[in-house]
Amino acid sequence: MKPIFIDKSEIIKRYKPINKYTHKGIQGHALLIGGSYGKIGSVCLSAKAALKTGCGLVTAFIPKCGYEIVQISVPEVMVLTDKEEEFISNINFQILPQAIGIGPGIGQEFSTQNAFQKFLKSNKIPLVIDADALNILSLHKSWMTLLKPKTVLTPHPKELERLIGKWNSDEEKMDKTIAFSLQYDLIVFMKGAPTYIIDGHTIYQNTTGNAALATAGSGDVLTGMITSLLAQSYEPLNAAIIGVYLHGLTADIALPETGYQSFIASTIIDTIGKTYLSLENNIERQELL
Ligand SMILES: NC(=O)C1=CN([C@@H]2O[C@H](COP(=O)(O)OP(=O)(O)OC[C@H]3O[C@@H](n4cnc5c(N)ncnc54)[C@H](OP(=O)(O)O)[C@@H]3O)[C@@H](O)[C@H]2O)[C@@H](O)CC1
Ligand SMILES: Nc1ncnc2c1ncn2[C@@H]1O[C@H](COP(=O)(O)OP(=O)(O)O)[C@@H](O)[C@H]1O
Ligand SMILES: [Mg+2]
Repeated sequence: MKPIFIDKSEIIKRYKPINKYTHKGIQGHALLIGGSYGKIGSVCLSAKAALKTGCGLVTAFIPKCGYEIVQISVPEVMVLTDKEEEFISNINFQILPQAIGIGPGIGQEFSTQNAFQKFLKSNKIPLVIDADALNILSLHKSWMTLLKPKTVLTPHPKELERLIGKWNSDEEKMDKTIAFSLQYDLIVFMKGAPTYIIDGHTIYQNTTGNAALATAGSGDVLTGMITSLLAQSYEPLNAAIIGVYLHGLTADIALPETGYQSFIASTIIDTIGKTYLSLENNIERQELL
């Protein structure tokens, strides 16, 4: 099966420019659930990336120990805390977000596993699952049936292997991921260089990004960006496609200034603005033709 390349033209046909009369209440509310002692930074990155990708409101649900860290490092983000200090034990919120991203830094404590299962049983909100939430799913494969159709999963190669088992070739890796996506009707990433997005039999191959992205937290940022787009009413596949394209493009735009080595996950967040501007310049140029 030939992949569809995620390039400028694929993005332009999916991208919705900002409505002049929008306000934060209709611009989408994203909820990021994650973090544990020593890994609160991952949620700071996801939540800040969600804001910088354009949703109107962002809330982070974290263990108590992260309260001041998130409030001080990203004051625009609202914070809800678990009753536990160091990990999440019960996912309980009274807000109504339009999208949820779960997993960055969440760890695999036994009570976090139970909280995740309880959450999946009741959740009806569009969802992105990443990092340790994927690892928890790998420990309990029967919970996969709790996922709503078109839930977005963003594994890196090791997380993917935990979900679908080992492969002996790139072709087998692709075939197994397609079978997994079809079995549960999920949108499944194969992160890497390049990143693929699998939606059943349809394969999308990203064309942006470079080795500068090989840095801690760059996946946590991607989760925040996709969750933000989902909260802004993009369909899950479109949120995944636009998210991965913009994420990669930040690295292509920033590289001449940072080089590979000094590019960090926060550089992705800092470059989202220029990335949107370059996309909009392309759209304007196309309209003039
Ligand atoms: N600041 C924070 O708070 C941060 C918090 N974080 C949080 O930490 C938690 C653990 O996440 P994690 O991804 O580091 O651990 P884990 O799932 O064991 O995978 C690591 C192993 O996977 C492999 N591997 C990875 N990529 C690969 C590739 N492209 N290509 C090939 N292999 C690849 C590689 O295996 P190896 O090659 O060594 O066998 C590597 O050793 C998670 O919740 C996350 O959100 C992080 O986001 C960092 C910033
Ligand atoms: N060499 C590379 N070229 C292009 N993209 C890369 C490269 N290395 C990593 N990436 C991208 O960086 C991100 C890393 O995600 P992940 O491993 O989940 O990071 P973390 O868990 O530390 O946040 C993925 O989107 C991946 O595609
Ligand atoms: Mg990750």
